[in-house]
Amino acid sequence: MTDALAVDAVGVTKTFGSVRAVDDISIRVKAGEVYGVLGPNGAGKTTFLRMLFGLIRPDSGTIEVFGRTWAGDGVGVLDGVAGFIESPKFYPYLTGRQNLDGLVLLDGGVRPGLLEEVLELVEMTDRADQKVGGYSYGMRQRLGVAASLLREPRLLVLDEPANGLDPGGIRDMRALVKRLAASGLTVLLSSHHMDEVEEICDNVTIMRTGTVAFHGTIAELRRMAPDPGYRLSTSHDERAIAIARRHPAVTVVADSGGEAGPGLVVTGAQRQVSGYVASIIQADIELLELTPTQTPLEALFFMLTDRPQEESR
Ligand SMILES: Nc1ncnc2c1ncn2[C@@H]1O[C@H](COP(=O)(O)OP(=O)(O)OP(=O)(O)O)[C@@H](O)[C@H]1O
Repeated sequence: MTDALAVDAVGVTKTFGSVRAVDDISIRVKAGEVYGVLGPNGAGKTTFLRMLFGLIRPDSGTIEVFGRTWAGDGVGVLDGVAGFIESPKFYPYLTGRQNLDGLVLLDGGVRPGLLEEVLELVEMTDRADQKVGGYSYGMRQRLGVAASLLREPRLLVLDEPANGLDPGGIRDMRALVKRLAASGLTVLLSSHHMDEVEEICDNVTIMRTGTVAFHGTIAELRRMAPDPGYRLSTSHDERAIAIARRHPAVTVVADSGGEAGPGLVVTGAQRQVSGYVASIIQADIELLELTPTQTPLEALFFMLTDRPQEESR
């Protein structure tokens, strides 16, 4: 990783009518890092990325990409930049390979062997000769990344690459981003789920209605995060609550439970919660359920963005 900046956005603002979609945002992405722009729906992530790609112009502020600006370099800003906003588009009646061949033709050719390399990298070699119409959403997303990689970018921009994917697809996308980062590529991606980015991003900006709610590393976020929470159900919840008095580092409250039925919500550091659960078992109370409710980082994300927790999935 070098100290050069891949993206240096300073004081960027964009208003649509009365909506301030992006409000004085500054984002610095170092060359070689994976950077996440996080936020709930409508926070302004896509608007920011569209400005980066020059699809819309900021009302104020500047965006430099590898030291180039739209004002000074025009479309040359995008040299070495590739990616997609929202979902990548392909001809469904053509195969994956034919779609990529078409893009290669439009770009005036690529170096020999690159097409096979990118298919291999996104793990689509085996499916490349099947029609895109029959692809899963995750396969289309991966083909979209392959299409972007044909440009041999230095910066890859992915707008919600894991959106709409099932857990397996999210895992594949995470692994792909890790492979790309390991090859030295700078990746700027957006997401509205903390768990999609916490393993792969070096730095994140969390947005809330156009403004920055947090800038920093995942490690800094972890330090700010609250204790983890668990849902607990026992054969005798009242006695379990009474036992909690002997464990002041653990908070236990009754939970009407909604669909899950009545139970308890336990919050505390993992070691303290383990001690509390051990006391319950020693008191011959049966443990019926113990499940994590949300990770500490997810809880923090909800706090920072004021997002109702029931929207979590
Ligand atoms: N072209 C437009 N015209 C009017 N309002 C817009 C336009 N584009 C975005 N907005 C508004 O700007 C705000 C930010 O939208 P944006 O799409 O950037 O959010 P987002 O964080 O990408 O959300 P999502 O995760 O849903 O894509 C929203 O209130 C949206 O309705």
